[in-house]
Amino acid sequence: MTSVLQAQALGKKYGRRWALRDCTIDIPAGRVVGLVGPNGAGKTTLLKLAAGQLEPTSGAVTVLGGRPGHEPAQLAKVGFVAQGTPVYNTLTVADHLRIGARLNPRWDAPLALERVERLGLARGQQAGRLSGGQRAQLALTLGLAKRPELLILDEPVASLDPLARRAFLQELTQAAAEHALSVLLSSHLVSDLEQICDYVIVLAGSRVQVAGEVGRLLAGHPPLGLEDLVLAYMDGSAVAEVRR
Ligand SMILES: Nc1ncnc2c1ncn2[C@@H]1O[C@H](COP(=O)(O)OP(=O)(O)OP(=O)(O)O)[C@@H](O)[C@H]1O
Repeated sequence: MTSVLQAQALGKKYGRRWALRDCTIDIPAGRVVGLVGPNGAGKTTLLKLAAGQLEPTSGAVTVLGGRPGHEPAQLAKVGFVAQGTPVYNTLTVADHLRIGARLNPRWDAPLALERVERLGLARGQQAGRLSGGQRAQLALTLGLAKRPELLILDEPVASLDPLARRAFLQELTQAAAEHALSVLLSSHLVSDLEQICDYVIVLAGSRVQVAGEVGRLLAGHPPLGLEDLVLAYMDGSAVAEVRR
């Protein structure tokens, strides 16, 4: 089975403090992977390492068989929507789509146009004058229309209203099924992840507590549901209990 992301004893230190330690995971392609963990657990650090925005302090990470962020072919295959779903405030919605088309060889212009129209984002509007949720939708449109093989999203639905959140998660599932897209996303809302993820990674205290297929994890811990299982792994004191 092809791996979309392999990390071997991956670690990242900021100054003298480890933000991520001894992370060894192997994520199969074609999955929608949920990354969960408490504040400061190292989720953003792991996602930035995978996107090539940070260099490891120790160990190694391979994404789609290559070193993250190191050559144009790699960059084209991996989409990254950073935490806070950033956009360029002084550029218009249309400018964002033009830049997306210029920078991305697999750019899906019809998808981008359909999406901004459906969401009511005026093409002439400066991104800085959109609402927080609309800015997020613009950043998500760029991520989807890039048509990457792997889309990495750091808390992508944090500023969306409940309906928009559900609709976006459905779009992700659909894109994963129809376009052979692998997805790695972090969220604090396990209920959201429960809807769409078939693979989950729990980080706590800078270390991977558990990683694996949702179905297999649930089968190994009856009668716990995903939320209770994830919370138990996030709470160090409960880990011994769930592992028993
Ligand atoms: N640029 C930085 N310089 C120094 N320390 C940092 C930096 N970025 C993150 N850290 C520290 O690394 C640890 C992990 O941070 P990270 O942002 O990866 O956590 P997270 O799981 O994404 O948290 P959250 O859920 O709050 O977004 C934290 O202790 C944080 O304070």
